[in-house]
Amino acid sequence: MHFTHQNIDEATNLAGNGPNGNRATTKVKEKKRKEREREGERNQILHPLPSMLLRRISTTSFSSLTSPLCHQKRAIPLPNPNDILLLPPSAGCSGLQRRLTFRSSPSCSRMASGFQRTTQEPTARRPSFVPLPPSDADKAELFRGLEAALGSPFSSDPLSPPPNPLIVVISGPSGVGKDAVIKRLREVREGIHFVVTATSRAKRPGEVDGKDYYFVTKENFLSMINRNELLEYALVYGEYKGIPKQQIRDFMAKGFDIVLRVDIQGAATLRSILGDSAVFIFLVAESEASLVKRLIDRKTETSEMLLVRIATAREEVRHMKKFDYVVVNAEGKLEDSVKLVNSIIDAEKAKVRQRSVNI
Ligand SMILES: Nc1ncnc2c1ncn2[C@@H]1O[C@H](COP(=O)(O)OP(=O)(O)OP(=O)(O)O)[C@@H](O)[C@H]1O
Repeated sequence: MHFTHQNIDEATNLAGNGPNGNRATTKVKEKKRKEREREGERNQILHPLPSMLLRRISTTSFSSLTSPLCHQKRAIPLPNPNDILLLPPSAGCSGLQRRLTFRSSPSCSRMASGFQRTTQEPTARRPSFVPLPPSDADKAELFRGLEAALGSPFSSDPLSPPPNPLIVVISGPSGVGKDAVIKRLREVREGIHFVVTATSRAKRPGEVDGKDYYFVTKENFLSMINRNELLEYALVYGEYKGIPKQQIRDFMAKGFDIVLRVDIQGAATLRSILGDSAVFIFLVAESEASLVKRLIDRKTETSEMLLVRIATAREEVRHMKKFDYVVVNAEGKLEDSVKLVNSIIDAEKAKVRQRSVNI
């Protein structure tokens, strides 16, 4: 028996008057409830809620051009990409949801009409169709067609923000090749500023004041400390060495990456000041024997000085694990070491979560 609202009511009345009145009433109510449920399901299929419609359009707006429009079980015919219908910005929704809807198939027109109900688009401002150029069209034409379809021009602005300027701390035992690596790095890489360290030690042959170091007297160095002008300083083998703060600030403000060259003690102090905001690279020789030969070949230290440096180097190698990277500067392989340092800086610049320094 097919129930209508009228005969349900009649049956309900009859049952209420008959001998099995209560049971009959329950049966009729149950049928009525099921009928309402079925009715509800049909409405759900035919008239998706506006919020569901919006979600489907937004989650499938791009893939819809090549794949089925909706992820729902009830198959909706694939719309022709040329049938993209553009709604004007005044339509009242946001972004793609406002602009993309489809015509042609019954399901698509249902979606479109659902959209119109949602946005109450006035008839006078009915949208016009903008056909997409075919994919083998002229590049410029296709570009403009895609812009028109999406409703906004394609921006040439960078999609990722520019990387932050870095502070790169290069450290390692005496004689390992810190100066040699940095000198070559400055030749092969642009946009880096090597901080000229202030030192109280005497100039070595070939060194230039203001280029290799700022050579200052011990008295001048002590007054720099008093004026809090140094990021870090230390007394190394009886001589002061320190990093002028202002120089770092000035060059970072211009977008330069900063390279600092410090001994192991200096690196430990900088780590406590800068934490993870800077990159710490430990330069090491391939072996202790190789390091000793390199120091002897340099001919800049007396035997006693060599002894102290080599004994210190033994201790310093243990600090390697506190660094972010280790670069082996092997005998005759200076170029490889420089390449690796260069790659480390490149990788740091490509990080999603950039280091950010504040000094
Ligand atoms: N890969 C390498 N192969 C051979 N010799 C090298 C290499 N790297 C550096 N040297 C040489 O080793 C010596 C020490 O290098 P450098 O002066 O750069 O060391 P450093 O770490 O800056 O030392 P210090 O901390 O004592 O100033 C120099 O004579 C340098 O030319």
